[in-house]
Amino acid sequence: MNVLFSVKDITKTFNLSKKQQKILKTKETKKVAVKSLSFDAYEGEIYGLLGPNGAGKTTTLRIASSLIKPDTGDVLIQGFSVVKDPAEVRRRIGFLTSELKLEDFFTPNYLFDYFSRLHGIPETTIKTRKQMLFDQFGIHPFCEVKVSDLSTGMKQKVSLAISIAHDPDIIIFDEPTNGLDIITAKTVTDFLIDLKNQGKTIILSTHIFSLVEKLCDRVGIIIDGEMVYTNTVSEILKTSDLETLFFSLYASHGGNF
Ligand SMILES: Nc1ncnc2c1ncn2[C@@H]1O[C@H](COP(=O)(O)OP(=O)(O)OP(=O)(O)O)[C@@H](O)[C@H]1O
Repeated sequence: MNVLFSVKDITKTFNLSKKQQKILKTKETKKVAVKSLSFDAYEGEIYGLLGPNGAGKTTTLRIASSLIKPDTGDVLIQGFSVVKDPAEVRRRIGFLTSELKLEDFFTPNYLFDYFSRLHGIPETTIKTRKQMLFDQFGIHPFCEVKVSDLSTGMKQKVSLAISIAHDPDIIIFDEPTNGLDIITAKTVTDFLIDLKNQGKTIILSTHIFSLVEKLCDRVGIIIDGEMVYTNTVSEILKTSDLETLFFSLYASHGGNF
């Protein structure tokens, strides 16, 4: 199997501000968000990163997307290093987070064209790709409506379309269905299946067990910044369910209930 996405022993420590220390109720001045974390995703699979809040999923995916640098370690995307070659990495990935903020003042039409041009996509390709993606997500009736006037679900669909405007081989989704109503969440999960059927490699983070069981080929479980378990979902489901497995791992790693 061809490894397209390889996380190699990454560690990331954040300095905590006084405000963060207060929120986290700690006197520590540093937080190790990710500790010597490694995993591989194979071509054409959906790999799920499962973990509770604060486990380090977002930090891992932000490093893999070249948004922040690891203290040590590296992530190789189709062989390109996020540390040494972030521009090559950005060409090859699409990154979507539920926290992505689209500028309120602009329209889906404008934003799609703008980000596509940043990727250097030819104008004719932008037009056909936009037609296809806006069709798929029902964006056409809203394509000239300002982002500020769109529903949360429509904003997420527009973000999704923009994140894959350049037709990347590898797509990284951080909590893709977070905060979405059940109908939009289904549109997004159906689309993930569609992308997999097109041969795309997908890495997604979530804390929703059913999403992993339904969508993912393999799963890695992260607790307190460490990868504590990884396996195929079909192997796990032969003897247990994901929720039971997760809570037994959580308990054995000192998790608080
Ligand atoms: N910029 C930052 N400064 C300080 N601490 C941070 C920063 N970003 C993340 N952290 C801390 O690192 C840890 C891991 O955070 P991260 O967002 O990666 O977790 P997560 O698994 O994605 O959780 P969630 O589902 O809540 O987003 C948390 O304790 C978080 O408070």
